[in-house]
Amino acid sequence: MLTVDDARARILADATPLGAETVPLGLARGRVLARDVVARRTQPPQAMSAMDGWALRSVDLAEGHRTFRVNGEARAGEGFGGDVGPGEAVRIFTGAPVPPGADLVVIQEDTRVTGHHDSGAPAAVEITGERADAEAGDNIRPAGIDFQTGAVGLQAGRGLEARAIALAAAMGHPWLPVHRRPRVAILATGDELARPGEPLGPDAIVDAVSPCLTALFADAGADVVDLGIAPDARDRIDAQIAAARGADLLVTIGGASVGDHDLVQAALLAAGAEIDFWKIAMRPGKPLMYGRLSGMPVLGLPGNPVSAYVCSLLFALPLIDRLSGREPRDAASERLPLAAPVAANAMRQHYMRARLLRDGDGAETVLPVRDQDSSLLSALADADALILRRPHAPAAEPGELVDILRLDRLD
Ligand SMILES: Nc1nc2c(c(=O)[nH]1)N[C@H]1C(S)=C(S)[C@@H](COP(=O)(O)OP(=O)(O)OC[C@H]3O[C@@H](n4cnc5c(N)ncnc54)[C@H](O)[C@@H]3O)O[C@H]1N2
Ligand code: MOO
Repeated sequence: MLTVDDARARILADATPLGAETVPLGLARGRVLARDVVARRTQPPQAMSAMDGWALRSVDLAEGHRTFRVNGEARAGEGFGGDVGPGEAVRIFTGAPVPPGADLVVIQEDTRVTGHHDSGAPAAVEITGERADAEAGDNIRPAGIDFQTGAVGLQAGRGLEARAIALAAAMGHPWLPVHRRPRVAILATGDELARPGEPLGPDAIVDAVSPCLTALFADAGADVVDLGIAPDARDRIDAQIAAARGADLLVTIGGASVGDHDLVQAALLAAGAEIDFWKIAMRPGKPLMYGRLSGMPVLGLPGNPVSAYVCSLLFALPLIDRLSGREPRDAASERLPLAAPVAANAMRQHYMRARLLRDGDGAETVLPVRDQDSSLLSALADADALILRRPHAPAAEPGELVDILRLDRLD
């Protein structure tokens, strides 16, 4: 049987990022750039003051001048308009262009206005602070110090968080080229299934997996199309598979195993799908199936809810990442000591549901839940982590280190 790693590699091998579309900045959060973002402008466009104070010439200070004639004002959005000459100062505010001639801003806390015009505007200013260390450039942001026209600010493949959006905006881009969001169709199968809240017969259970996958996939950036529940009848499954056309990924739930009513694979084959693999060395999740239908990847998940969930974490989410233009997430593991013994593992890589315990010193240990049945949603909801047991791993005692995956980092 195929290993988990090989299955992941096969699924990702022929998946490529979807094409580009243009979205306004306000909708760009979480998307992935399809092309580099190049600055359309220089920032700051000219030298700007970083402080409120007085713009003057450093050479005057070096020559011992302490009192300056005030010849105007520069504010953010409106420069002074003239030059600063010897013995002159311009009142300046944070974000204002530094007038030509001035090469230094003295902060206002180090000064005192010593004379006023009739209008009340300052006429003279004295430097009161110790300015021995004043240097040309003090409190001035040079033109282009942030970025210059033509600079690549953000590279293709970059995920767009708030700070990347800020840079793109500052570079003069009201909209951005991003990879299209994957359209993911979900199809549940099974005569026994009903929607949450629907009246249930004695043989029925609620389709808990579709809402679970919808949440997982939407959070990963997919546009989810829920195709509903197909009963275990070929014509109905055929019809719903046909309805998936146009999606970028079809995920089926259930009907993947070997029972007489497990019809999904036959329906896919009849629709022209090529099955790449079926069944992998994994627990839960053995009957996982992967193939392509007219170029669209198809993941056939086992119906047991825990199996469908774990398979989604390990295979569907990385595939959605790749289609979205993102680096496929890897289930990075860490090692923690066991809080209870675990038995030797058989040939399937086992993802055991487990709880993280914290002792008085804050040290963590990991406790496998008692019943690892893949139908148990309450145990899954209680779990904080999966213990990763490699094929044929020997039994392990409390205190021994095991690999774990934290669920809050995955889902
Ligand atoms: N003889 C064998 N029987 C089974 C094998 C096997 O190798 N030989 N594999 C077992 C394993 S492992 C799994 S996992 C399941 C997978 O079965 P299917 O994918 O065919 O799924 P179903 O039979 O349709 O359902 C299994 C189970 O899950 C419930 N289910 C299905 N869909 C949903 C849903 N959307 N929400 C909630 N629960 C769902 C369904 O009622 C069944 O109880 O097969 C084993 N059998
Ligand atoms: O693989 Mo099944 O998913 O063990 O329950």
